[in-house]
Amino acid sequence: MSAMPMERHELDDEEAAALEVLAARIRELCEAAVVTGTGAGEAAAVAAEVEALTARLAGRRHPAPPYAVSGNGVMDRATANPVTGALNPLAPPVRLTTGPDGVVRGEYTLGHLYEGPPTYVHGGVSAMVLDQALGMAAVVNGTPGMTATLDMRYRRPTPLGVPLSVEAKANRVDGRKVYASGTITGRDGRVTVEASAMFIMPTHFVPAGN
Ligand SMILES: CCCCC/C=C\C/C=C\C/C=C\C/C=C\CCCC(=O)SCCNC(=O)CCNC(=O)[C@H](O)C(C)(C)COP(=O)(O)OP(=O)(O)OC[C@H]1O[C@@H](n2cnc3c(N)ncnc32)[C@H](O)[C@@H]1OP(=O)(O)O
Repeated sequence: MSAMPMERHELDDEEAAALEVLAARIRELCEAAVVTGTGAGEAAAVAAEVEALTARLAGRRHPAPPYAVSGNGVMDRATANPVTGALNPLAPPVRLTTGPDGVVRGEYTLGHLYEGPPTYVHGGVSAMVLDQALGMAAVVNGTPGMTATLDMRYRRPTPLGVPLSVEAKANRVDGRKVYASGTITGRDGRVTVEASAMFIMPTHFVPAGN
């Protein structure tokens, strides 16, 4: 049982657009924080300013992140998602689109914040991106579910700082279980990561009669 509240407030397009810009600026701040060459004194001064800005934002707060009012895509309304959420500064974000062929596709570039081995993407970050893409493929297939298994095969290092492609598709449904697979591909067209997953629709989400 989660300790977090379920209910979500809704953002109109104007609020969503402004908060999206805020998240983008905070993302830049995070990137700057890990590569800054500023001295200790300046770092302490900036920390005090950031603390004041946080207090300004937290002065009025909701119990949980919002949903956007508009959005036709699978995840458009879940703006705080850690992979695709435009309002989440921790999200790269990865823009995932779904085609009529049921394939979920996205292009994204990851910077220093996502580093694992020097100059390469952290394996857990690639797993997170693929979990999201495969999960969306399950939704697009009409069979959403919770990730039950996620199997990763890291074929070669995934580079930072260059465009990456992710693709995912649902392959098979067996009762409440849906199987999906996907890849991350580098700029040279070679697959760096393969993943397969099994999602299970929780019993309380199964439509009556199934
Ligand atoms: C994601 C929402 C799901 C709800 C759908 C609703 C709306 C969706 C809308 C939008 C979502 C949009 C996009 C999705 C994007 C991203 C995806 C990210 C998803 C996540 O980030 S999600 C977090 C990580 N995920 C968990 O936090 C799961 C924790 N877990 C559980 O919530 C339960 O564990 C559950 C529900 C998985 C199963 O529970 P259950 O009670 O329904 O299962 P039960 O025991 O009845 O087993 C039935 C049959 O599944 C087999 N089985 C069960 N569990 C297995 C396992 N792990 N591995 C292999 N086989 C397993 C049994 O062996 C049996 O097999 P058999 O029938 O052959 O005997």
